[in-house]
Amino acid sequence: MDNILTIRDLKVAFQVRGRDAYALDGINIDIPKGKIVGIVGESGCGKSMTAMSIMGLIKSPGRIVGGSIDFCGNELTKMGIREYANIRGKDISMIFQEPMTSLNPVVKVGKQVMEAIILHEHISKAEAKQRVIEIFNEVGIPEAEKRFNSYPHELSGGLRQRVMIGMAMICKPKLLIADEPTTALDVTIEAQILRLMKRLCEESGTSIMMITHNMGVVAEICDYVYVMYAGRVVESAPTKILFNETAHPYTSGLLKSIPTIGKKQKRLYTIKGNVPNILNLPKGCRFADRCDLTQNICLSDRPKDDYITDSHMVSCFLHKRIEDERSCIKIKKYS
Ligand SMILES: Nc1ncnc2c1ncn2[C@@H]1O[C@H](COP(=O)(O)OP(=O)(O)OP(=O)(O)O)[C@@H](O)[C@H]1O
Repeated sequence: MDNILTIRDLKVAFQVRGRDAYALDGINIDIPKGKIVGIVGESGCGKSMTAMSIMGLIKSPGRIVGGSIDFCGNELTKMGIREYANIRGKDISMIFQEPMTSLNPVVKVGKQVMEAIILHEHISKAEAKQRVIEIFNEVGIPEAEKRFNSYPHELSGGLRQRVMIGMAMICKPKLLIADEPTTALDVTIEAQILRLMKRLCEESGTSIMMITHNMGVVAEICDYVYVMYAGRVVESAPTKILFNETAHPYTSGLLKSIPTIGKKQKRLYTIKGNVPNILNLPKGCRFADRCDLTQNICLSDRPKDDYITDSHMVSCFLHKRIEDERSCIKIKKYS
């Protein structure tokens, strides 16, 4: 399958007290053309750092210290500021959790979207305005012409997020990075926005990198999922396989933690403890002290990436042990 984005062995480090602390420690991610790829994990696992690396927006003292990010044949880690400015907002765009932080509160929303398109396409103001009204209609903003002249605070949270999606999609990007785009919205609006994103992706062939801590969102719209933990990808697979043939105890924990749907959302399970600080990572498996299935080897050695199938990767000793036990049983059975 054609990948629009290929990340290999990407490392991002912060210089803290004279030594490098790794926020990303050798991650591999593929985003196929026209597909929605979920990046999941708790707070502090490195999801935003991954997005910022792709956008070329890692802030000092953080820096990319290894690996590659190939975007349609362009190596992003080596790209200059000018080249990046041409790609950002046009071929790769991003939407954030809280649109109020991305929208200018004193500029009409229509004008802000217009400015985004004029920056990348040499078209007249009249043409740009027409395109903005078209995209507002496409993303389901009622009375698009009237809303063109609204200020951000005059719109509901759901409408503001639709404006942001319109702004991100107006140049028909090849890749849309969505960082927790529905977290600030209520459940009904969340479902509408997710459906909208899926439809736009299907219609325009845009790939989406959906960053979320919510496995429910993943189940709803993602084709593939990468589960991140403490700066590493610990499991990746097509969504159905990840849900039905879960191989990593951390993924199981996330799946068990999905809150029940309804007004009184209940969390039936919580993974004990917290994500370790990147300054103080455990020697062995980074999840070992939170895992219910920890073995001695998990405390001393780092698990490697194992491929159960071409598209299902897991980084866990337990899986290896289960596989070995399975092959022993098979050997006994047939000998
Ligand atoms: N300026 C910094 N100095 C040192 N460490 C940092 C800095 N910024 C981020 N980190 C660390 O990098 C790691 C990854 O952070 P990141 O923001 O990518 O996590 P995340 O999974 O996106 O979390 P969230 O869901 O809360 O946004 C965290 O351990 C964080 O503490």
